[in-house]
Amino acid sequence: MAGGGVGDVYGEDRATEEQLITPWSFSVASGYALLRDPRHNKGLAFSEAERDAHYLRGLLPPSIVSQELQEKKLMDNLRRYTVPLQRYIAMMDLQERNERLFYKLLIDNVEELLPVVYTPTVGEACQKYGSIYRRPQGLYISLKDKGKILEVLKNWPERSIQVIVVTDGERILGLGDLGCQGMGIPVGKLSLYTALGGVRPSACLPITIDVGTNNETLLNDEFYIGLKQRRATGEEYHELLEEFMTAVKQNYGEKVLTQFEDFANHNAFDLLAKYSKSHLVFNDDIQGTASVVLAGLIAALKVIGGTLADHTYLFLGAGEAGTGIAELIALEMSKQTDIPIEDCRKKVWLVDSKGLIEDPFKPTVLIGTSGVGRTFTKEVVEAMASFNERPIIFSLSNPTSHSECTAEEAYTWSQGRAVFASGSPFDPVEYEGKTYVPGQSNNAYIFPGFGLGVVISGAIRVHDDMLLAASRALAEQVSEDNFARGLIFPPFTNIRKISAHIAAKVAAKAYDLGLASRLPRPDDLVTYAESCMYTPAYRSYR
Ligand SMILES: NC(=O)C1=CN([C@@H]2O[C@H](COP(=O)(O)OP(=O)(O)OC[C@H]3O[C@@H](n4cnc5c(N)ncnc54)[C@H](OP(=O)(O)O)[C@@H]3O)[C@@H](O)[C@H]2O)C=CC1
Ligand SMILES: CC(=O)C(=O)O
Ligand SMILES: [Mg+2]
Repeated sequence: MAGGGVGDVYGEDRATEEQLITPWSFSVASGYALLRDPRHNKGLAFSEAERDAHYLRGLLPPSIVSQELQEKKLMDNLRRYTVPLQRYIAMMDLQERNERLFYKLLIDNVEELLPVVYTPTVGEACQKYGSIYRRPQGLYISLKDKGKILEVLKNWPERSIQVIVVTDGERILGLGDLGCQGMGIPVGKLSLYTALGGVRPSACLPITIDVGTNNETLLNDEFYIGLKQRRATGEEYHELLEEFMTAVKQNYGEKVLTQFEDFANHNAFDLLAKYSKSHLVFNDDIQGTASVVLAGLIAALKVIGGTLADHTYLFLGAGEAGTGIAELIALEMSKQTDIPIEDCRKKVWLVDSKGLIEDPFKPTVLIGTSGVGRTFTKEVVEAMASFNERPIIFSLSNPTSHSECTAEEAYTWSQGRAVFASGSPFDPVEYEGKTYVPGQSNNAYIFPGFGLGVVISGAIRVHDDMLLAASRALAEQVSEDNFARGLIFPPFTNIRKISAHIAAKVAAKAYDLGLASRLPRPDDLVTYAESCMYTPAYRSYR
């Protein structure tokens, strides 16, 4: 994997021999085309010499502006928008216009821009995707492409793909079936792979598989961009997915990581079970979420004491996220104690809408993975606070409107005693003269570094021990200073350093398990991971 500074004019984006012969032609852009090529465009940052060398004279106003000044101007402009969706659209426009500047903004202003390109705003963007649609992003594979999926993959302008994020749009965040408009999610997740994990953008491929939608609003929406039919199911669905997975391996080899994202429960587990044996696959909602929540728990226990086995866990929601987390907690507990996993599972309870507080036991940890907002009512939080000095309460459902409770509710109803984290971000809360900073327990902490670790080691399969390694690596990154401020997750401002550590631990585990194909094993995996990370600074095109 090439780093951001490696290579000459077009570096790692240079066409390979294979690319030059099929099925489209690759040309080094110059002049007007260069300004319209988001991967290489630098806008007013082109120097005098570059303007001469690349036929840009007259196509730009005379001023030469640094990338830093461009960033300042764009951040000023973004902050003038008061509507989050306007900021999202502005960021997508930038990504389409000047990719390096997009990533520079995202990396340098990660805490401010994560809620724009990711949850919660990406949820609204997916709901309105048809109306705000301007230019295609990612690759669309629909039922119409049956029998031709390999050809469709070959239409994508990049050959050397390392990470695919694929959705069929049936469970977008907690917003349900958004069909083809779920594309915002793979696009957003992959922008985090690059910004947070340093996987170069040209190696990332967002894909939406359109098998129809059962969302009546979208079916009746004249601006809907997908197939206007109800979802294909059963054999028809599985045949399309099988063709897709086969084509991925055929086109990109066995070392491309395919991340399943926001599939509905009834397909997610089956797809993971089926393809984890033959492909390098990872389900972010089941496995990435599990890894981040386990990290949060390991860190929380440093604050409130006890071991994983000392606690009792109650989940509201027994789906992908809930059961994925529950199983990883039991696995880690079993490894820590040598207690058989079957017995560890007895410490973990999963319930649905049928009841919570009337249950005949007293959980110390309450985790919301229901997708339904405001289900942790005042009574629920007060009950948790009545039998725990420091109740752990995680409201993981996204976007913000679907969070089981708000940060303010968690802190005020527990008189400031809750150790709280949520899937979507909440602002700090003032309660009785003290400031409480909620953590964001979102798989975005894990998948970018996890994916980087898989890529740099050339891992050929994902193993649960790699998820545990990622959890421990993330928990280790919570500093004493973070703990002192009440944080159980480190700030996203340090995420690239954190991702390098996660990547190193994941890669190390892949090597230890004999799953890594990239040899020899680097001596210092953290340094190696850092050296592989894409950086968004402009290159000199001379
Ligand atoms: N923070 C993070 O990083 C992540 C957060 N999530 C969020 O978690 C939520 C759930 O996702 P996922 O697990 O994939 O979804 P699933 O559909 O797989 O699971 C949802 C679960 O919640 C249960 N449920 C539904 N309604 C209620 C209710 N009113 N009261 C109690 N339980 C209910 C469902 O039960 P039944 O089957 O009976 O309907 C099911 O067990 C989403 O909002 C998603 O955004 C997901 C992944 C990562
Ligand atoms: C965060 C995430 O993956 C989800 O809410 O689905
Ligand atoms: Mg998801």
